[in-house]
Amino acid sequence: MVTSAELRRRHASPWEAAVGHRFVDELGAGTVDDAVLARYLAQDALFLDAFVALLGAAVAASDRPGPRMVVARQLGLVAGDEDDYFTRALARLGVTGPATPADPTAGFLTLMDDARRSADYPTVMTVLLVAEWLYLDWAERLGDAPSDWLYAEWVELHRGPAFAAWVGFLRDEVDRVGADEPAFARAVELELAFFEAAYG
Ligand SMILES: Cc1ncc(CN)c(N)n1
Repeated sequence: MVTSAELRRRHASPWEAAVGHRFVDELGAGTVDDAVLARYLAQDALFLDAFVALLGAAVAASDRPGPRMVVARQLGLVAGDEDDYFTRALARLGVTGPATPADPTAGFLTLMDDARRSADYPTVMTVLLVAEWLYLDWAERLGDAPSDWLYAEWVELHRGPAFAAWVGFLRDEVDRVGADEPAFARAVELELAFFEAAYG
């Protein structure tokens, strides 16, 4: 069975391109153009909805009570603190209505909806793993977050002991139940395209 560590090695090229993307550097410096940040967050609000549904699928599909509870707790955080961040950030950036999905967003929605409908726990957990692990990776590579809450909160939502433990749990689960490598590869590719699309 292929491990999460091996999958990351096998897909290191798009993974490194994503975590080293210009968007991440600008996030760390607090210098993302407002139009770029607005485009990114409007697309990510669409991502968030499908992501919450995917967390729900993991809750439903888990083969053990302990992991089910861990995912359920995280679902509560995403639907709480993270959703609250989106409400405030989109308002500050003047984003009023829902966006039309750009290609990488549409790709992610398909990947997540297909995984959710499959109700296949290894596939669901593999997609969650990439989405969370890749974000932890870029966030941990940044130094002190900018003082502006718009940047600081987005960075801090994706690092720190609790988020690192969540990603550790996802890795342990994928290593326990087995990964879906095509889903892993597609998710990494989409993460890179998602950052790229923010620049229009
Ligand atoms: C596209 C994307 N990928 C991952 C994450 C982190 N959950 C996110 N907010 N957006």
